[in-house]
Formats: sequence, structure tokens, C-alpha cells
Amino acid sequence: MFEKEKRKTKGIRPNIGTFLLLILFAFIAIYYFMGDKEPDTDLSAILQLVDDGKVQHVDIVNNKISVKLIDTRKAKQPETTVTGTSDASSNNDSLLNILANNKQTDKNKIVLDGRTINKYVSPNWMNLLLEKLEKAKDKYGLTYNYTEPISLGAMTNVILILVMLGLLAFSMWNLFFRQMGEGKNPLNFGGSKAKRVDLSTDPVTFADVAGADEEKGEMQEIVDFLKNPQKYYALGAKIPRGVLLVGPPGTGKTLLAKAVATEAGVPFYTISGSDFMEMYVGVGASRVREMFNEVKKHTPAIIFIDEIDAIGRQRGSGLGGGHDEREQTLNQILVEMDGFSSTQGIIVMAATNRPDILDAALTRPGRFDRQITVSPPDIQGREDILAVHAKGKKLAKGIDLREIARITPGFTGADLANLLNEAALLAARKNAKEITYFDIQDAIFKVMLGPEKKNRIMSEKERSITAHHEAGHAIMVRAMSETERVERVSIISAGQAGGYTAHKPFEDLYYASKDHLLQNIMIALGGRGGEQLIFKQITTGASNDLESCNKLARKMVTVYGMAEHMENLVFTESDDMFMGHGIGHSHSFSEHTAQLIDNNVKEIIDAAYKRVMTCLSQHETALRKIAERLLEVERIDEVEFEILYLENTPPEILALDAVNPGREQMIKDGLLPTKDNLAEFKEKYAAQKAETEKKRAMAQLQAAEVPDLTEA
Ligand SMILES: Nc1ncnc2c1ncn2[C@@H]1O[C@H](COP(=O)(O)OP(=O)(O)OP(=O)(O)O)[C@@H](O)[C@H]1O
Ligand SMILES: [Zn+2]
Repeated sequence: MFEKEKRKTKGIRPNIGTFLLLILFAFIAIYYFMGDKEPDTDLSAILQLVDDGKVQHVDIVNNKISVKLIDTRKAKQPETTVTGTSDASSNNDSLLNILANNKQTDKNKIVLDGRTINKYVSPNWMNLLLEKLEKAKDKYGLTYNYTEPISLGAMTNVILILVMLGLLAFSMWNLFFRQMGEGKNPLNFGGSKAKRVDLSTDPVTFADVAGADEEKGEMQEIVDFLKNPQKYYALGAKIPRGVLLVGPPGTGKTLLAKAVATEAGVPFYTISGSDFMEMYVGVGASRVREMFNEVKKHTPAIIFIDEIDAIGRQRGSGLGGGHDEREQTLNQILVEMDGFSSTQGIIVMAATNRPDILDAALTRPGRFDRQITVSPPDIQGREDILAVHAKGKKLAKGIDLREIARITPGFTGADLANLLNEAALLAARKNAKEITYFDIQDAIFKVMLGPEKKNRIMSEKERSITAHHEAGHAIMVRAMSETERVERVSIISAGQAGGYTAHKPFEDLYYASKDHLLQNIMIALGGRGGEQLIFKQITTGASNDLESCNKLARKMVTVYGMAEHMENLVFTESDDMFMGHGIGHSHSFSEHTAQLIDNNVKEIIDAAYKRVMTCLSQHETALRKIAERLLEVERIDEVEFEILYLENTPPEILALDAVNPGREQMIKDGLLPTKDNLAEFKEKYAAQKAETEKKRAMAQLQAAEVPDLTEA
């Protein structure tokens, strides 16, 4: 079907081409036929008469000439009019005939005297005629009137040329349009693309932006100004014209800007930086102009430019073409921002997640001089955001948003909104009446790793390797980490990975110690360690792990200054050539230093791997049991993992485990067992599990009775 469509669109092109060619031909042909090579005989005769001084007066109107001959006889003869036209065929009255007669009756010149001859003259000969008339005027006192022709021929030419130009423009347009990709309106070429968002129907208030208290505090001032500018002018206060919102995607930058507009009750215009970028040079700048012109009519107002980095990169840098357009656009924005005074009440807000690459001119005073960092929410923030998005969703009783917030560090507002929506979809698919904790848990992983693919085909051997690989990761988390917890271990392939071990810090960490980094390296190596210990061979399945821990080790050496013999030294390796700071210059140190760095990285990895192998052999029984259970049920949760771990690890080995305050807290809260209360805890857990299983089965049974519409 795709092929067909392709052919169909292709067919249009030759059609337009042929059409254009045809027009061109017609054009040439008309010109060709209209261009008489020689004056026709009638015209020659007239010209002769003029030369001979036999003409009294000539009127020329619209290429039609009317020649009045001198009446040399004084005799009063009735006037006859001889009409000759260029296409006059064998007309008896043709001037030629008369002239011929005239020649025959040479002695009797009376025949022509005093007559008026009418004739159309091709525009090609008009100049010659006028020249002759001018000469005769001086020579014989001939008079003539010349009215500029509105010639049909000329008009046709003009029309033809216009049509041609139009067609040419149209076909070029068509070509560009196709390059721009379908779906875009080619007629929307110029003009501002800024959209005015109607916030009255869908207001976003500060209450809708959860967990961003600091950001909201900073925005409050702008709301105040937009609401009550007089107060600020009176005090001579300078209000920022531009506010730069900096933060990763999905942290609510757009939401915040909208909320400011709603709270202040001013119009909100939004445009994305990439909307300015077209393949036509100059369009971006004109869009900027039009946008500001439009908004100036509705002040006070907010303009929100999303992804400003698309245009706001440092000028004169960047790869490839297209930055001329960008520079023009950026310049135009700067000009506009300089142009409106702060009294005009336009505030431009711009969002970016790459403030480092922005042109310094953007952040100069009077432009985007106010910068607000919007960071991913902390645990309290996440809980608040979840509460906002849980509104209108039927959550099962007892679902603790705090707990969900606790296990989703690093999630942005958009992730959390997505998570609750996914959970609702999962529940709906099961025809459940409410969203359960299981749905939410599944949704978390869905958001994190993309949809689970239970049906990926894996051989038994592969499954076993994966199980031991994941068990290896999990054991390393449990035995070595002071900060992380094993949240779930799974051999259900998700995203790219064959399985996954989810581990999360108990608390959000802003700084990591050297020990923590080493622990993370060991966790990453645990997968390969597990394979090595059990199968005495290693697979390619660990390549991601290896990459990440090598990167981390290198960072420890070059960025964090944590290498044994190179402590506190930093070696910058620019790995981002899109930063615009030159290509080809990759590091600023000698080959010898590079070697030293490599050696240090190797040392770190080697030492870590050795510790991993020692630790895993101490925990071999637990490793095997956990892998076994994984092969059975594919997925085990935190509590079950802990039970298996405790059951299968001798006390003297348990004593060697890292102290993990987060886990201690969970034990205190009764969420995790200890070696001492293991039996009792296990019983409780089993009963709990049976209960939820029963509920699940019931729900499924109910679902089975109702035809499943959601699947259809
Ligand atoms: N603090 C928050 N409170 C409530 N919802 C939020 C919050 N942050 C983000 N969201 C949700 O995430 C969605 C996306 O957020 P938004 O578009 O504002 O993010 P952004 O930072 O502008 O992202 P991008 O950089 O990708 O444009 C919002 O529509 C909202 O549903
Ligand atoms: Zn792994």
C-alpha cells in the first residue's frame, strides 16, 4: 500500500512538468507567429504612401490605423472607405487591389485621393510606422494621433507570464512542501506559529503544580507584577523581561508557566523553539517579529518558548548548516526583547534542559536574566504530585502514595502522571473496579523500562543464565550496598534487557561517596560474576553492565579525583561535541597521563571484580536458590528475596554484610524479616500472599463473567 501511494505522488510531478512545458511552447509559438518578419504588402503600401507625402492625417488607436489621404483633386467625390486587415484574404476591396488598380490607371490618380484607409498593424511594426510618420510630419506637414495600445496580444503575454510564474512558484512550493514532510500546511509559511492557549477553559493553577514550592515562590513575584504592574512602576522596580526555566524534561516547566498566566489572568502564548526552525532562511526571524507584534496587542501577556536551545545555542558554533537561520532567529528575539520596555508587560518565559549550551547573549541583563531551576521532585514532592494525579482515579483502599513516592526516586512529574495513568489502564484491562497496588507496581516498571514482553522466546539455558545473572546483581546489592535495596528481581525481559534487578536507594542521594560508587560498580559486575561462578563462562549479556561500570570507574578517576595515585586530580574529556566547543580536541593531557588513567580504571574494575567473586562464592547457596525460584515464578519481590537470602546464608557470612540503615529501618517497621523472626514472618507473608492471590482470582473470575470489551 505504501508503494502504491508513493507511485501516486510521484505521478504528479511529470504532470506539472509537462504542463509547464506545454505552456512554454504555446508562449513561444504565439510570439513566433505574432512576430511578422516583413510588413505585409498592405502595410508596405501605406508606408510608401506616407513616404511619398500622400497622407494628410493618421489616427492610431489600439493598433488600428486610420489613414486619411490627401485629396489632390479638388473634386467633391463621395468618400469611400477601404478597409484592409492583415489577414484579409482575397478581398476585392483589399488595398492591394486598389493599389494595383491605381497602377493600372496611373494617369488617373483620383482613385485613392481623399480616401481613408483603415488597417490593423502588428505591434511589431508600430515603431517603424511611428518613425516614418514623424519624418513625414516634418517633411510634409502630416498630422497624426497616437493612442498607446491596449493590445490583446500584449495582454495575453502578460497573463501568460504571470501564469507561468505562478505555476513555477507553485511547483517549487510543492517540492519544498514534500521535503518538509506531509502533514504540515505549506500555506502556513510565514506568520507567527505562536498559539494562544485558552486557559479559561482549562486553567492550570499553582495548586496543580505540586511539589515545586521554591519554584512557585519565585514565580509569585512575576504573577504579582502582571496583576499589578503600577505598584512596581511606582517604586521604580525592574521586573525581569525574560525568565529561563531550566530542568530535565517532564519536570513541569510548561505547567509552571501556564500556572503563572492563570494566576495572573493574562493571555498565554506558546511556541516551541523548533517551530522557528524551517528550511527557509528568514522565516524564523519573521515568525519572531509577528509573534511579538501579535502579543503586543494583548498585553500584559506571557510568551512561553519551549526548547529554546533549538535556537538559543551559542552563535557561530554547531555542526553542519542551518545555523544561519538559527542566528537570525536568535538575533530577532534579542532585538524584540530589547525593543519592548518592561512597562509593556510582556514576560517571555523560556524552557531548556541544556542551559550550558545557550548563547551568553540570552542571559544578559534585560533578557533572560532570571533563571529558575526546576528539578525532579524529592520524595515529598513526588507524593504531592501523585496526589494531584490520583484525583479522579479509583485507587484501592490502603494504597499509600507515600510508599509509591518512596520507591520512585528520580521520577519526574510527567513520569508520575504517566505511572498512575498506566496503572489505571492495567486495571481497566482486567476489568477491575479499582487500581490495586499490583497495578501500580507493574506500571512503575512499565514506565521505567518500557512494556514488559513476557513472550520473548528464550531457551532454557538462556533463562538459566539470565536467572543467575540477575541473582548475582541482587546478592551484590544485598550483601555489599550501604544505600540500595533490592526491590524486585525478574527474568521477564523488559525493554532491551533480558531481565532486571531493580534496586533503588532508600533515600534520595545528592552526593555519593567513593565507597558508594565502588559498591555500584560491584553491583554492576555481580551479573557477570553470577554467570562465571555457576557456568564457568561468561556471556555477552553483561555488556551493558560492563559499559556502565567502566564509565563509572573512569569518571571516578577523571572527574571525581578518586584514583589511588591521582587523588584530587581532574582530567576533562569532552565527550559532547555538540556543545560547540570545537571538535577533535578530546583531552587536555599527555599520552602518559592517559595511560595512567587507563591503568587506574583497570585497577578499580579488577579489584571490584575480585571482591565480587569472593562475595558471590560465599553466597553461592543463596544465589542458586534465588535463581531457581526465579526460573519458577519469573519474578520475586523484595520480601521474598530477603526470606530466600536469609534462609540460605550462614550466620557467619551474614555477619560480613554491609550495614544498611535503610534496611534496618524497614526491619524496625516490620516490613522485612530478620534471621530471628524468619519463620514467623514467613508464615505471615504466605498468608498475606494467599489472601491477595484469592482476591486476584476472584477479580479474574468476575472479569471472566463480563465480556471483556477493553481487549476488543
Ligand atoms: N509538579 C508537577 N505537578 C503535577 N504534575 C506535573 C508536575 N510536573 C509535571 N507534571 C505532569 O507532567 C506533564 C508534563 O509536564 P510539562 O510539560 O510541564 O513538563 P516540561 O518540564 O515542560 O517538559 P518538557 O521539557 O518535556 O517540555 C504535565 O502535563 C503534568 O501532567
Ligand atoms: Zn546485568
